Amino acid sequence: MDFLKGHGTENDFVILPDPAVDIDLTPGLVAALCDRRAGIGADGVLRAARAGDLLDAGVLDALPDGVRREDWFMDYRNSDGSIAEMCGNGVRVFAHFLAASGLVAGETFVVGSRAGAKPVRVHHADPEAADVAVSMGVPRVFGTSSAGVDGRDLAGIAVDVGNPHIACVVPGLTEEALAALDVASAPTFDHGLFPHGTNVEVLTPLVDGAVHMRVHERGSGETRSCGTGTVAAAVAALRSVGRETGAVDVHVPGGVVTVTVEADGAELRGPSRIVASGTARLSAL
Ligand SMILES: N[C@@H](CCC[C@H](N)C(=O)O)C(=O)O
Repeated sequence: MDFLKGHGTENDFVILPDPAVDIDLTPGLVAALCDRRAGIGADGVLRAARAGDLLDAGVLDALPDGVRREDWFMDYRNSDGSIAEMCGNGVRVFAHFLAASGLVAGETFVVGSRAGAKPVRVHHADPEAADVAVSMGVPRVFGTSSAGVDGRDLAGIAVDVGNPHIACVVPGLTEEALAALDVASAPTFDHGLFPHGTNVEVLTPLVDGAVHMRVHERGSGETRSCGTGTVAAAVAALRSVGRETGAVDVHVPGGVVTVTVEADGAELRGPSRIVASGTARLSAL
């Protein structure tokens, strides 16, 4: 099985080009591919096929909002094999893959996701590196809540970015104190508000248009970046200073992305790298 390996600010993915939808992408296969010792290693898998072909193969029940049959569709899976509605860094890396492989023409096109059509602009792409912006839609704040992280109860806002998040701005938290927190252990959260689980972001207060963030992702554990999480974090950071819109540089352990929140939607922009391609030996996984 052919694969590529890429990352967006070190949120890393196995990319599986599967235009004929031949791969039986079971949770077990996804987990085996993502295993960092016995597999290729990644936070998630991005299967690439056209939306119409995934529909015909029964992978999708229906075409999500705005997605056309001919659109390339990011069939995203977390490293534990679970399916998530959306992955912001995944879309950036997926768009890089499409552009670098010549599967799309032009710098603007749509990537299909379970959370709907995501317009992208590829500002630059060569086979190894790209700079990609994704229109993420309007983040929906649906409550206030708290998350238990490293023995602390952190207040946050619940944000739907296609997938669920609780983004916690911690007053007085320094970059150093954030780095020392245990974000790897599974955080606690309100299962009533988040019946399907949630991603949890912890961030420093907004200073000079920037925050520092760490994340524990549903289905993947702590990762070095989460694109949808950075959007939720930017919304929380702006709200914490009484604003609804603005641009925020979100520093994550794997780099920095820029999130611009406007009344009509948020944009996520940042780098992508494709670092390898090869053949996975399924019988050895
Ligand atoms: N890393 C992603 C988010 C992936 C999905 C998430 N773990 C979930 O289950 O919702 C991103 O860049 O947004």
